[in-house]
Amino acid sequence: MAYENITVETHRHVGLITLNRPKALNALCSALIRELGQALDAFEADDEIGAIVLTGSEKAFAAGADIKEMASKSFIDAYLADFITNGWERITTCRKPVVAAVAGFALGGGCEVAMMCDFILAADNAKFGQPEITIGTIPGAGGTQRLVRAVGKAKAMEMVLTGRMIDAVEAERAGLVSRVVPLAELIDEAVKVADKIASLSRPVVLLAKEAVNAAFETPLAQGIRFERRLFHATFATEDQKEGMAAFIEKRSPAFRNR
Ligand SMILES: CC(C)(O)CC(=O)SCCNC(=O)CCNC(=O)[C@H](O)C(C)(C)COP(=O)(O)OP(=O)(O)OC[C@H]1O[C@@H](n2cnc3c(N)ncnc32)[C@H](O)[C@@H]1OP(=O)(O)O
Repeated sequence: MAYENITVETHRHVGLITLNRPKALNALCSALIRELGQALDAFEADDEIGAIVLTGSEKAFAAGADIKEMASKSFIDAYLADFITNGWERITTCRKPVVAAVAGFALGGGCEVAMMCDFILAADNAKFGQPEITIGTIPGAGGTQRLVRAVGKAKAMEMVLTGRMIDAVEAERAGLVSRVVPLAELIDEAVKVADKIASLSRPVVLLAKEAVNAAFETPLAQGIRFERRLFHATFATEDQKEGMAAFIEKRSPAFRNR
């Protein structure tokens, strides 16, 4: 498929989606969000792909929703179109793991999109922020909710109320990103991590992702019960038998995604 605002490549079993609106610092216009959804649909449907990396440019992962596109919207426009929910949350319904590889600015919707991914690898020049308050609005793609869960109320509240950006080091210390890597190594490292995930048992990876995500939405006792049932379910897979046999026989496992 031909895209105008993103580029799409595959690296072995990894799907790489690069946001590509350089003149607007990858501002997330509706066409870009639509294309992102189409690319995710295609990778989800492709049995060869086991994990997905979402990235931007060295200067900007994404500088937020497209302000020029949304500036004149009325309440009725936004409400009737369910602006933001519509299309944006496709990342959160992706069953395959999605790694955000963030360099440069990840602001507003850019930070929110990164947080919709399963984890964030940051380049050492990354900057995260929710600056919506400085343009007279508030985060509308999950920022007030996911940022609190990632960095805690105090830092999230300060960021949302002032628009202050945090750099990669502060983001790692706060738990927003899993790791910081040199800018020049970001894509290789993200693809390497995604390829590692793709090399493992597909059904067990999906179960693990479901179990971790449940921690966001369920009380502890219910989450533990859910985890235990999914853990039990892994024993119904051929890959659990293969993984444990390979360990005992001191060889590499050959997972068949069954
Ligand atoms: C999703 C929601 C609901 O949560 C809402 C949002 O996301 S609201 C948007 C939140 N984001 C912002 O407020 C960030 C806006 N951008 C900036 O503050 C700056 O561009 C910067 C600090 C990221 C970078 O500054 P600088 O290096 O000086 O570059 P600029 O000259 O400002 O930008 C270059 C070019 O990109 C256009 N641009 C940047 N961000 C956006 C945007 N979010 N929407 C539309 N266009 C954007 C900027 O206008 C420039 O283009 P030209 O005007 O020169 O054509």
